Amino acid sequence: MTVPALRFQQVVKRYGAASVLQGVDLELQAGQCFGLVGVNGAGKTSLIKCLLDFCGLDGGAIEIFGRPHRDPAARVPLGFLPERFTPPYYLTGADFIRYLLTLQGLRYDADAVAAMLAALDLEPAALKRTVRQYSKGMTQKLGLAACLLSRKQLYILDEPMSGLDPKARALLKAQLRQLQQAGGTLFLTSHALADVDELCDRMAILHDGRIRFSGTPAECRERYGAGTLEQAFLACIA
Ligand SMILES: Nc1ncnc2c1ncn2[C@@H]1O[C@H](COP(=O)(O)OP(=O)(O)OP(=O)(O)O)[C@@H](O)[C@H]1O
Repeated sequence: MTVPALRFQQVVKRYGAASVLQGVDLELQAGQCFGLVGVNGAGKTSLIKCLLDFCGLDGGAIEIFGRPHRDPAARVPLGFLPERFTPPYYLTGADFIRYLLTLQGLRYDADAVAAMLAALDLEPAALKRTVRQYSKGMTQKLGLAACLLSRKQLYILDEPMSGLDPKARALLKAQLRQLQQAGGTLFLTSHALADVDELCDRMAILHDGRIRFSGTPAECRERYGAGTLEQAFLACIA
């Protein structure tokens, strides 16, 4: 049997008295695009923070390609785009990308950067401007570009479509499909269920601290007798 890219086993997370994750089980196979959905405050970002060891677990275990998530080496194959992405405002776009690539021991390849910016519809002139002059969508595109240029095996993307215009969303989806076709694995959260339906091989619905559904988007629609994933989601959390 191949080792899953990610395995969450009975993950429990509490903030004080509030129990946010109450025994989450999930598995993601290498090469899949997996979408995690849930209402605001369901605990999606908390699960990602646990995975990245930004916060401790109150129970359960997480493995990344078969290794315990707390082992720093286990996280080397991960690329991460946070939900509220805020690069230092005084850096130029190029400085920011260079900084992130340097941290990962990669060199700044101007051609690869230009190609990635074009793929995400971020104007090349943005590289010379400081981040304080960026719009919200431009900032998101910069974060996505820096993340996707890191050439990782597994990308953890917390609401990657956030703030993107329709053209950029379509371009990003094409980019993510390309990454997957090249053997990459994707774990993303999204409130845009049509995007999840279109993009993801598998998905899970997190509600009241537990996984209420896990399977393919088609299975989700079928399980709840719904025409759209949105209707299925509403039926699932009712
Ligand atoms: N550091 C923290 N301290 C206390 N409570 C927290 C903390 N971080 C998150 N929470 C709480 O945990 C719950 C889950 O939050 P989380 O950000 O994981 O949800 P989410 O599913 O990502 O939400 P959204 O879709 O709005 O981004 C919320 O009730 C939130 O208030």
